[in-house]
Amino acid sequence: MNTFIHYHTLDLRVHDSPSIDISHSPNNNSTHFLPIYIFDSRQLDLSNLPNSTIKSPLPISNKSSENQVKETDLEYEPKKTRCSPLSRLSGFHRTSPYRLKFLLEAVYGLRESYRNSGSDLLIAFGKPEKILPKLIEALTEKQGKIEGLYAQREYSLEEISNYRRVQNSLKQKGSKLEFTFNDSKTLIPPQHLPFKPETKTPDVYTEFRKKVEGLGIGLNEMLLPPLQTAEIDDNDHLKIKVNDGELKPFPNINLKEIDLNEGDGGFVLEGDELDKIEGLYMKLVKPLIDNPPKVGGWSKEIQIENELPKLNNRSAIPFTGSEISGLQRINDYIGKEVCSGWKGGDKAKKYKETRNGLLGEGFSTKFSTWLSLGSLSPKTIGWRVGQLLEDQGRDKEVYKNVYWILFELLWRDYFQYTVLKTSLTDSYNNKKTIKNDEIHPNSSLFNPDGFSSQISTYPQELRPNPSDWNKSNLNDTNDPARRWCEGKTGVPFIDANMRELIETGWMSNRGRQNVASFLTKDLYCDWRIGAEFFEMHLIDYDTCSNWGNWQYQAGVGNDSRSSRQFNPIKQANDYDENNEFVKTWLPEIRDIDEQYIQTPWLTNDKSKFNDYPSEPVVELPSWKKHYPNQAPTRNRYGKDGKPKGKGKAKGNGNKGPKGGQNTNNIDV
Ligand SMILES: Cc1cc2nc3c(=O)[nH]c(=O)nc-3n(C[C@H](O)[C@H](O)[C@H](O)COP(=O)(O)OP(=O)(O)OC[C@H]3O[C@@H](n4cnc5c(N)ncnc54)[C@H](O)[C@@H]3O)c2cc1C
Repeated sequence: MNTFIHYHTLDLRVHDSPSIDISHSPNNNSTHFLPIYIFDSRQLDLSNLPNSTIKSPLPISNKSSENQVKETDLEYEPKKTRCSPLSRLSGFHRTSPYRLKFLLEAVYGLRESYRNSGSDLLIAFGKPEKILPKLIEALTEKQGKIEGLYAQREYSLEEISNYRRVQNSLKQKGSKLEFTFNDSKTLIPPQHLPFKPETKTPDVYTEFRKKVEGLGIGLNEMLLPPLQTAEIDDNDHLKIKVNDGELKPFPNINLKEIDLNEGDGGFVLEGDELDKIEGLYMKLVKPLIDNPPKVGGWSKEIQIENELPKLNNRSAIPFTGSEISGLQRINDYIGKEVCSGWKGGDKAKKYKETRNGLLGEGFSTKFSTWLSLGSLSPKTIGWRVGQLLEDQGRDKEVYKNVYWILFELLWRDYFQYTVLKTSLTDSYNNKKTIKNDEIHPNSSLFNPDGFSSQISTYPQELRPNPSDWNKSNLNDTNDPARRWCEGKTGVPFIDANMRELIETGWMSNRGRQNVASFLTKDLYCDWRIGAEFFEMHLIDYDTCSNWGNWQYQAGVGNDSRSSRQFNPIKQANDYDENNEFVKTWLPEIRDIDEQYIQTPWLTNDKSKFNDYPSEPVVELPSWKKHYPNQAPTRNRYGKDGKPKGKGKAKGNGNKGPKGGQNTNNIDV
């Protein structure tokens, strides 16, 4: 037996799979293919699973107090390391019940694809550095060989550290086996970039984009075809496709004979109850339900029943997590070639015009939800976009709209490569090292002053000073940051977005920009509270995109020109012209006088406020010119966010509660 192991991390798919491709190429000597996924106890509370000896990081648990975290247990001490199911600064859960559901759907979907193809997915729980070496040891014991240990290359520290821990542990056990990484995380793989991303990723996105787009003669050079390793069959099942037609068999291993449970090491999925997604979900969600976050709570739809939680019927993401659902979304949004021509794609053809929308599933692609877990590969999306563009010939309008999807996917690549460039540097000591077994606490991705601290060209006077920020006390129900989290700032456009996040695990890009600006520039709070809150809830949470975008909005990213301050009243006027979005998510103020829905504190009649705050947590002078009955400002901006006329938005000298963060904030 010669086993090819693929360790699935954030690549929960079988289509466009380099490992399936390589392991089934004619010169590969493997006889068996073993795909494995590990639920990591650093990310999820696994204490409620049968067989688990893992301690709960949560203060109250359904398990006995012996099984709870002790102060001395550094690994779970949330303040010192990100390697915990609780966040470092605010102690938020790192995963919400919705995110958990989406993850489980992706993992079980992956297993189904393997099973449809005559194989299986090994699902284990615990610490990868304990589980993988044990497994490898067991596989080699009876003169078996390991052809290779494969995984997707990641760019964020926690993921890199995970691989390093496994590698170290293998070394300690005397194994010479090393990871082979594939570069399928990004649309443009690192080797195809015209610069070394680890040192030369430009500090400004536009420069990055221009360099990437200048790769060659347009799309053909930029968009490479995905690997044809799976296809959807006539019964809507995803099946693996390999050269000679047969997927190499799953190795014959008796998991019961392998003691994965070394210390609090790990264990595998056993028993009918856990074999079903609902069974595992109930076990994993219980600690979350028993310990709802003190700030904001969980969606009202989340209850423990013997089924997965229903999605809110107002949700912009009526989707399930899983590769097949992602692939179907591509078919729906971008369309595909069929014998009679191109089928579908109407949404993509309007993408640039609609992408700033707030309600419904069609205004933007929603691909981020599947991209975050690797259930869709960016290459697959890019390739399909290229095909649609080719099909549409020279139609300029279509080109402008459809091409913009690539423009946005390049933003995603940009954040991955920026993190690669900056995060491996200890921003305080400027050493290009991180310890092998933990996240470097000084990684600038998680530091208050962010990437800006590492960029020599970032003007000193624009650098934020974290010591000036307002201190937050999230235990105080009146604390501005807490009111922000809970959607109770009294500014409806902000609150509606935050309620949508809690209720569905989703928020539009327009919403994310606005609420981030509000927390950091209007309330002048530490941006990391927002980043951690998003991490807890967003079902499309991606370390690089989330923390990178938060830095960008907070003005601590690497681009000193990014210090824009969104004016929530103006934004509401521009993007929620009919107040539909606010009325959807804030039913309590639905009945107040229509003209005051975005500025309820201005109405004299407070009788229809229900529990909604009668005064906003902050009111900035720059908002006033956008109040009702002021000179008309509605729709001065087009749906693409650009001014309709020639004039640009002018700086308004907003100072914010503490005198303003940057001197050049622009009001948008
Ligand atoms: C404060 C803040 C936090 C964010 N956190 C995340 C996050 O955790 N995960 C995440 O995927 N995106 C994040 N974004 C980026 C962006 O909001 C989402 O990618 C986008 O809203 C996802 O919706 P969509 O797939 O319909 O996007 P579309 O508009 O359809 O865009 C297509 C794809 O391009 C990529 N993309 C678009 N905008 C961005 C961007 N600004 N940065 C990086 N990639 C982008 C996404 O992969 C997206 O799926 C964040 C943005 C902000 C302002």
